[in-house]
Amino acid sequence: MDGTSSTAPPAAPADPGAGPVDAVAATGVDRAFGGVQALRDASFAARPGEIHALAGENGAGKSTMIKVLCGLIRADRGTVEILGEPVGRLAGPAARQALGMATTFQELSLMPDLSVAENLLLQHPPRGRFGLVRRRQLVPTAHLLLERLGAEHIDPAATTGDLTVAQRQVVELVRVLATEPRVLILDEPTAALAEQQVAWLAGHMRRLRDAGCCVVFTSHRWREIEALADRVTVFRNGTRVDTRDRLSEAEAVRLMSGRILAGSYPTIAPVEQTDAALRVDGLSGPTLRDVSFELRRGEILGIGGLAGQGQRDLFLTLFGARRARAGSIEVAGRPARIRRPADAIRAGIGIAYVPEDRKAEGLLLPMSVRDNLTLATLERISTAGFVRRRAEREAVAAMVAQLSIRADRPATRPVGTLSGGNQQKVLMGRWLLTEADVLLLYDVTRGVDAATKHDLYALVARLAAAGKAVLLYSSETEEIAHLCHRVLVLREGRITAELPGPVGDAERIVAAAMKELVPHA
Ligand SMILES: Nc1ncnc2c1ncn2[C@@H]1O[C@H](COP(=O)(O)OP(=O)(O)OP(=O)(O)O)[C@@H](O)[C@H]1O
Repeated sequence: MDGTSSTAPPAAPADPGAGPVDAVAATGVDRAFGGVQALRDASFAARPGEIHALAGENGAGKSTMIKVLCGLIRADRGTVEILGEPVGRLAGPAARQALGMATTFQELSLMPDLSVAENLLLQHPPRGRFGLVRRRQLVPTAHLLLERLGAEHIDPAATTGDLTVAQRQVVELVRVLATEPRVLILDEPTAALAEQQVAWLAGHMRRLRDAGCCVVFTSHRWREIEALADRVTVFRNGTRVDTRDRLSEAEAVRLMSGRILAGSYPTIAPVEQTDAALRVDGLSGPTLRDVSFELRRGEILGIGGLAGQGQRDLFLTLFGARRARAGSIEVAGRPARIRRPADAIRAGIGIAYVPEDRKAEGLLLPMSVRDNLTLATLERISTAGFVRRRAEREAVAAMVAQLSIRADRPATRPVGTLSGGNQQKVLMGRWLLTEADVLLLYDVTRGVDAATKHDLYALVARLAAAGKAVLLYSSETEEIAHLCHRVLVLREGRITAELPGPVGDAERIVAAAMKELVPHA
């Protein structure tokens, strides 16, 4: 869509179908989960030598289509062909992998207790004579692999569970890229990545495409689709709406949701209140160095910078999930001792943290949407230890409506059966229900569709206008540039610049992040 579409083979029909040129083709696929019809007469086709984006709202059926294509789940009806082979002959994922198909899913598949090297080489470990695995070769072999694919900054000896979500995603990607696939399918590969890592992945996707590989990916970031995709297929309500080689964002949103959005970002009301909701003085920790700032009521303060400069630690420390080595925190003018999350949530302090990793840090997947939403507010909706069901029902219904969470029967529906973006919204809803005064929003629009992002931006602006203090980090720097009254740039754990907002142009934040260290005023 950036003019590179000429590299995709021309002359094929625009509609999916069983054309011989297709590398993957699904036709007339139905798939239900219990009472939920995830796919309905859905078709999708992509060719060798093209990058094909699969776009759609949260819950539109993209992941389900990908799982059908790669053999992880079976279609109730319909046909699938991979590289010209009818899928009947390629029962499970292994047979498709043998043909050269590689897939990453939204759920990371790495084993957290194993090292990066073990995860990378699990399937094909280096072997010596007699076929014995050469354990001592694991780390050097993995290092070479990481280096070859431009990810040498990741330590192959590290325990995978100790890596950040972004680093784990890079390892997951290295694992599939290393197979030099003929069909590469990536379900939201960039949701966890920062800008530099996205550029790294884009390079690999283009390289594979140019070598004739069929690359399919999903994303909720239109900029990426525009820059990378030769064609886009839009899904809505479990079925294909259209396939195009050119599509504007506004048109895409209309096709995906039936909505016409007026501008992407809301206007931010000026900060009128002067009292500090949060004052941080000299905070230091393993990755933080002498961080001091004030966050006022009604203010949205952005934390910008390149990936991994201490942003996550700052949020976790303020929430009590990481210990600070030095420094102090004041909430509403009073010193606050926050040693664990329970201290942060306590009445009188009221700090809520909405994390990026909804699975590891947030949701209890087998529990219902209702119970996940009310987990942090049980006290407020209980009397003498009994949950007041009516109050609970009302609070849940209001939050489901406010965030457009797509979940029928929230009281019984396990949150793990919602689409990824809807899970993220449940997590956001949980903390909004606490009515905390200070909101630590860490990459909250990750994996959320365009129309809902728009709603979340408006919600954040409304919360601030109502006097909440918001600290905001996003792996999409553009969000920080447009949504914040002020932006602090972190570099190597230190605040190195302060930009008045809205900054508008994300490049200015990136430029400030790359500049030499300057003393913070
Ligand atoms: N295992 C499951 N059990 C029950 N329902 C499911 C299951 N997997 C998916 N669904 C439902 O199927 C529908 C389609 O989900 P899917 O994950 O394919 O959407 P998606 O387009 O990938 O969304 P997102 O952008 O949020 O990842 C959703 O309503 C979802 O709740």
